Amino acid sequence: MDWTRVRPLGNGSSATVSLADSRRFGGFIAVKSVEFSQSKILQREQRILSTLSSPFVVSYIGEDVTLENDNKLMYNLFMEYVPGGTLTDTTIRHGGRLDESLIGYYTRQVVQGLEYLHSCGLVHCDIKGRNILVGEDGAKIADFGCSRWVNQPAEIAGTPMFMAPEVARGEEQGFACDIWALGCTVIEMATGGSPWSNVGCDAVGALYRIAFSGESPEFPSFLSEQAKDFLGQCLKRNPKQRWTASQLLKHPFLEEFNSCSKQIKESNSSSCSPTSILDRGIWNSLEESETRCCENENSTVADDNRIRRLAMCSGLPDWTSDQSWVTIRVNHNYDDDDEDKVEVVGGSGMASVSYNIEDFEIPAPSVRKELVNLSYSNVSDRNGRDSFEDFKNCRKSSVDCSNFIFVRDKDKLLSSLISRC
Ligand SMILES: Nc1ncnc2c1ncn2[C@@H]1O[C@H](COP(=O)(O)OP(=O)(O)OP(=O)(O)O)[C@@H](O)[C@H]1O
Repeated sequence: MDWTRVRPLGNGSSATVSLADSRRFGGFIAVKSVEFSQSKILQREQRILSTLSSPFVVSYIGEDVTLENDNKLMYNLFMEYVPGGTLTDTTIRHGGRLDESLIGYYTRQVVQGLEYLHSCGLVHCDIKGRNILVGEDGAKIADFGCSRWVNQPAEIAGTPMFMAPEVARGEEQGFACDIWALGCTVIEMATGGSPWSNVGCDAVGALYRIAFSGESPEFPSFLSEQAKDFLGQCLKRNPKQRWTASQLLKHPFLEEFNSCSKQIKESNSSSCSPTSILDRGIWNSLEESETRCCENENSTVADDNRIRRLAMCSGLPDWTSDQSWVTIRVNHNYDDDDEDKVEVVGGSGMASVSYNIEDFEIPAPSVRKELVNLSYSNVSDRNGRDSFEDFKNCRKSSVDCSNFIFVRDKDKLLSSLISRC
């Protein structure tokens, strides 16, 4: 092995990402690793990332397989190391809200990245602050674990709060869904919170609202009219009416920020230290979070920003934190009469188990309806309700929830699943 892990950078739902030192690649790189036996999703990401080349997309470096000290065979994906953390980290560092100039600066780069991806025929499917990395040159799109080639069939995937209505309804996931998610990400940068107000941690409730309410996320009132108009073009419920990435690049909101990008970049890079403890991400322990809050007590941010930051560090439910929740991706196996595979995807490992699927009559005949019979007691939705009951309730509407299952206690669930395998 001609590289060594230096420190963890983050745990996603599918893998662990570490900073590594590599003689072969001449310095620091980021390595995304997972046990080889569970590496199907990461290998798929490698196949996608290795075809891409853009300053607005994290660069692919290579891959290998290693036998580690604990005798585990690991699959590793090498990428360029982007030192500034994620856009969500950056927003937190700025007191939970970015200035409109900085929002415009980062948004322009994400849209340039999306224009490139879409020109390649790729839909990212999971645009959000946590999947945008911030480097010295600005924002880069990362995490292609949910991406799909637009003409190839694929399961619906992504993060519920950032899902476009047509995706939440299970209808389609084309380029326009990335534009909707971009609009949600702009709101995330402006407010430091969920694009949907008043949904708390109830992702299932949010999905119903996104799919069927006819509403779009509320635009932050303090944004300029240009920024609000930009949001309006991203957050049109009808995907056909949403602007494309190329159109958005010509929107006055982004054109204006293009001219002062350099200045913004310079002021930004001086305000965020790459050696900050925050670089380790917001999934660190609460103890560390409290340290972060204390460290910032002398900063000059306004009181309301400090309070916002404290709230995010307080251990109260944080909609952006994946710390204690994992998403289960359901892979339907239509060849088999009654058995499907459930892949449980967690930061510290993965397991899979077979379950029986039940078919229910659903009022809206056009929508595919399958409910998952989950009998584990420790599976629930984010409000603590019994998940199976909740899924049965899907019958009352026409939404297909089978891809969205939320598990409260990852470790319990994983051990329960592993004992079943
Ligand atoms: N190239 C990189 N440079 C620096 N940090 C990185 C890099 N890639 C990933 N990270 C860090 O690791 C975290 C997890 O990475 P990533 O989102 O790719 O993992 P994942 O398992 O696919 O996550 P998800 O839960 O979104 O599916 C990121 O949020 C980021 O903090």
